[in-house]
Amino acid sequence: MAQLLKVHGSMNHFFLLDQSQFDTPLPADTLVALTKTITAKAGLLDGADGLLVVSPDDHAAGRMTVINADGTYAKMCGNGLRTVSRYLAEQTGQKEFVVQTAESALRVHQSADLAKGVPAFGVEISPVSFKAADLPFAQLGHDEIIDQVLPEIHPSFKFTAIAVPNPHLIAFVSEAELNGEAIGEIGKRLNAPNPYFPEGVNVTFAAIMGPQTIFARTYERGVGFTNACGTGMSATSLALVLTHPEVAALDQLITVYNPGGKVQTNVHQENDQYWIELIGNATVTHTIEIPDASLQAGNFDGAKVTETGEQADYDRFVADLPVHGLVKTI
Ligand SMILES: N[C@@H](CCC[C@H](N)C(=O)O)C(=O)O
Repeated sequence: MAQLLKVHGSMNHFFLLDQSQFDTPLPADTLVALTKTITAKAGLLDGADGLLVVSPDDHAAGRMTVINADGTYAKMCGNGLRTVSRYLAEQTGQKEFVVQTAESALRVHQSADLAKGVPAFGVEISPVSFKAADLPFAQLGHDEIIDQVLPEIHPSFKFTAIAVPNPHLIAFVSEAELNGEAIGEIGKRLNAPNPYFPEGVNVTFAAIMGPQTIFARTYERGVGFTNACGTGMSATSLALVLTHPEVAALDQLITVYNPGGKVQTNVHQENDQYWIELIGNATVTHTIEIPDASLQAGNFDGAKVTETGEQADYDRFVADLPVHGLVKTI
């Protein structure tokens, strides 16, 4: 039997699979087939937003590979990295270490619990780029997009485009617009074949709730609406610092509420490079035993699921948040 975990960061749900439990790691096509099967709404435990694959690495505590629900690979996942950090911390006994991701080795550390039974980790989000080639985007008349109206995308919203290194398009909007049609319409359009973001883009709308406080909602590339996007909230925090200096600054905690809960971010600049610290929950909701043969066949036949009980603590934490319910949890 093999083990799989169901985990979440701000209710951005994933399955986590450790390749080191197999004599021969599962090949890429099996992982993609498995991801599509188990993350579908009719899949295992009502599905998830993606699969986090943990593998051994010679220079880090482990390596994280992210597969979106539609089977595409993502360069990074902030909420996922927190849960992988917790997993590796429990495996290795370390509280502070480095995790290898698709483009870079990122620093992570255990943080104080957010509430009773709600463990938390802080993770580095980097590298940051505004360059058209790094997102990529085209045919929008700009080499970088920072606080720009883009008539090709929307007549009035001002957008900022940031790769961290996965691509994000961000607009600060009113609270009413968080629940409006525009975010889904733009998200769907830019993640279907289109001339502007040929590889798709994660679209985040955020409302400014007060000093250093925002509410963010994301339509994710390769997934659709999610309860939260860690890299999206990190990129949005950087956009906030750059475009709204009256409410946020470098090296100060920013509170980011989202449909699934709350995280904190801290935007830093070192040697002309930005990086963001993302701090939030790393919750394990279920452990799952699956016959090896099912995993090899890309399905979950014969899966035995055990609840950990952590979700009840997380639900209590969320119920106490002051802006819980501004956008419905999925
Ligand atoms: N939910 C993630 C981001 C996952 C990847 C994204 N869908 C992409 O393709 O870039 C996060 O927490 O950062």
